[in-house]
Amino acid sequence: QLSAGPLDLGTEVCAWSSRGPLFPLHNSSCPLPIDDDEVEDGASWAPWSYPPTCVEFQARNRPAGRSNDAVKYCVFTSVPFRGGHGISLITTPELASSLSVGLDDSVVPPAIRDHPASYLSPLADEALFEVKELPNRGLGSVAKHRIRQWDTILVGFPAILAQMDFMDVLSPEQIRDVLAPAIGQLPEEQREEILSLARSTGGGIIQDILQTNIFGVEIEGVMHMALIPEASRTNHGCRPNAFWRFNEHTLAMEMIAFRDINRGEEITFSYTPLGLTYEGRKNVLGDWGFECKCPLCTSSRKEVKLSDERRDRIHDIHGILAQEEGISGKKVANLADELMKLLDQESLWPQLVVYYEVIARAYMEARDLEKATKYADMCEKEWIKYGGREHENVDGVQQLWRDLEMARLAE
Ligand SMILES: C[S@@+](CC[C@H](N)C(=O)[O-])C[C@H]1O[C@@H](n2cnc3c(N)ncnc32)[C@H](O)[C@@H]1O
Repeated sequence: QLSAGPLDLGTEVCAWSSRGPLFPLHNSSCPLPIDDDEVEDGASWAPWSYPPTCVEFQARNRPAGRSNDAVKYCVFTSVPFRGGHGISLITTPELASSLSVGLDDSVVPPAIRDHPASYLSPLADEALFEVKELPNRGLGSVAKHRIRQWDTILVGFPAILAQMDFMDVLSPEQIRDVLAPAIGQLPEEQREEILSLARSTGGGIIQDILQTNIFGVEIEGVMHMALIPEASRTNHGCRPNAFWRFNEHTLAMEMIAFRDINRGEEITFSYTPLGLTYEGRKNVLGDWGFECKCPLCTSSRKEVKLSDERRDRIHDIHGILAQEEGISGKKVANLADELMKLLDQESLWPQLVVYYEVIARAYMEARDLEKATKYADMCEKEWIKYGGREHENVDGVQQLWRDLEMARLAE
């Protein structure tokens, strides 16, 4: 992801779609993109709090037939964003104009804005967790009360939102030139909170803080890094009890419990794809610059080996269910039972969404459409729980329903 080239932005006012990535809820057009040259010529920089600071670089990966134009990445800061916490974007003028539609706090639905886990809520002080020093893991988030499955633990918003490739395509000097105002223009409290965050890579302080703490989020299919300070004290767990989701329209990040969490228990989510074995996790986390000290990785060799065997078996069952031609209904049922037990032993319930679809398709292959329908239904319900009803993966389930309908017609 870090090596992805900059995007061709074309000439439209709303860069990403006629609606813009933060589709306007009240108005249908974005403000005109502005950069440092236009401001110098007298253009207003509203709705931003400061005139943009820009750096220019040669675009790679331009579509055939297009010249290798210079592209600008600029810093756009809004100080009043989300109750005065502030946000700095590092992006193109075109994308900033689209994103500006979501600056107003009123775009955040009341259910999220006024949730007690949101700092925008008047009840915000009653945090569900406290930040504490933990053995070998620095600071971490520990539940202050019992948290129920599907409870929202935290709602946060980015303080910095930057195109994922900016550290690759800009020179070291240019990186410094955009990071200094991106941090410096934020409200003091926010700035201090960012500067207190963990570091792990060495080198430039702000770059280190970003690399240690960012969330990778997608906005209209483009990867961005989001620094969300209030979510940055949550450590990685190989058997996590929480997950997070990001809404590109409201820029809200929600952290949600996917099982009951006891008082005093550490809250963790996975920094790696779920279900990897010890070596796989070690490689990914090595790139993050640390060795995992979660309860699973620090348990006995025997327990780690058993866990790896279960995870390998989950992987194998997936392969059989997804690929075996003419599989029998009985075999699907046996494998599905085994899979459910293994996922439970490994606390990998969030993967149910994936496996329910695989099982539904295996039952289609076995021509048991009743069971296939049951699993397709469970798959859809699970996606709604994890991603929310508006999530693209819920749309993805439609293909499964269409395939089931075709299978029914073919009977
Ligand atoms: C986003 S921060 C998490 C909060 C951090 N522990 C702190 O003190 O602010 C990521 C850093 O936390 C530490 N960390 C997170 N999960 C860990 C784990 N499972 N084992 C060891 N260290 C971990 C690593 O140093 C990592 O670079």
